[in-house]
Amino acid sequence: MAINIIVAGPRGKMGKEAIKMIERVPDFNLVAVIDRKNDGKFLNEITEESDAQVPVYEDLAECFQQIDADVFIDLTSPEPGYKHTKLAIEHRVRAVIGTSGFTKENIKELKELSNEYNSGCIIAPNFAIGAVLMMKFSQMAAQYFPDVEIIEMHHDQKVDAPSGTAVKTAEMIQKTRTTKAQGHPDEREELEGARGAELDGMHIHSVRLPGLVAHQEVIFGGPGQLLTIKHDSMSRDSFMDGIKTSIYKVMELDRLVYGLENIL
Ligand SMILES: NC(=O)C1=CN([C@@H]2O[C@H](COP(=O)(O)OP(=O)(O)OC[C@H]3O[C@@H](n4cnc5c(N)ncnc54)[C@H](OP(=O)(O)O)[C@@H]3O)[C@@H](O)[C@H]2O)C=CC1
Ligand SMILES: O=C(O)C1=N[C@H](C(=O)O)C[C@H](O)C1
Repeated sequence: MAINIIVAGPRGKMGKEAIKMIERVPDFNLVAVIDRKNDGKFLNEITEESDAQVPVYEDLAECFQQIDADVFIDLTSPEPGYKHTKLAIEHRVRAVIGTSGFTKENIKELKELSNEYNSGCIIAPNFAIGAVLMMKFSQMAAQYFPDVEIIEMHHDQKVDAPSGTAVKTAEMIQKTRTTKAQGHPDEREELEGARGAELDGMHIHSVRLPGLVAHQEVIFGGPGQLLTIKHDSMSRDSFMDGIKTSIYKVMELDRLVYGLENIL
């Protein structure tokens, strides 16, 4: 089964890894890449990681007109990622989206669009199986521990905060946790932002430092005890099996799925 694939973000940290993975899998065939700076060139001219003579397009709509693709993968940043996802759905090219920073409204709109076009799409805030388990375990723990704070830690080149994983974790926890306002009722911030972001009373803290890759701790507190559920991505290899699985899985889908946990 040959699957023709387009990747957006081929010079990025994730894009480079994804292209190496695609080149290793016999079923996968990279047919074009989308890059905002190198329209008209070939992949081997814009990155040393690949010697493939694959065409580079700036405009995804133009690329869809000229290239026959089964799957589109986006690993860029929130704004282009959202536009690309819409375009892929409208062109009925199945989409695997790793780009984070989409809002709840973005996801809702894309879900509606994919229903309208019967076009398969997987949006996964985190493709690492360990991270998916961290989220599932946190969802289980929240039934018993409604007091929870999330600390996510990433490299300092990340543009969105909190991370897509942290938001997804909080959303999954919301499904089992009894809503409560945490901390002291009279709590106040002496420095703005000291208590982090808030989702349904849960606090999310974002750390950005060179040396980090992608890490998250979910800390639950109860009388006399703490439970910490932690995941570390030490390298971007950790995401590749999830992208590979999603490429195969999206070929069977005609709707949008948000979260890798829903296809494993
Ligand atoms: N779901 C998951 O498991 C994971 C998701 N991510 C997410 O993936 C995304 C990419 O991460 P990462 O590789 O670390 O980021 P990088 O900044 O390293 O790469 C992003 C790339 O996208 C390119 N880009 C920006 N705008 C466009 C555009 N309009 N068209 C084409 N390319 C564009 C950038 O180009 P330029 O150099 O010109 O800026 C850059 O090369 C992020 O949203 C991140 O959060 C990351 C890891 C895992
Ligand atoms: O930007 C990153 O690096 C990552 N982004 C994703 C997110 O926002 O959760 C996934 C992973 O944490 C790495």
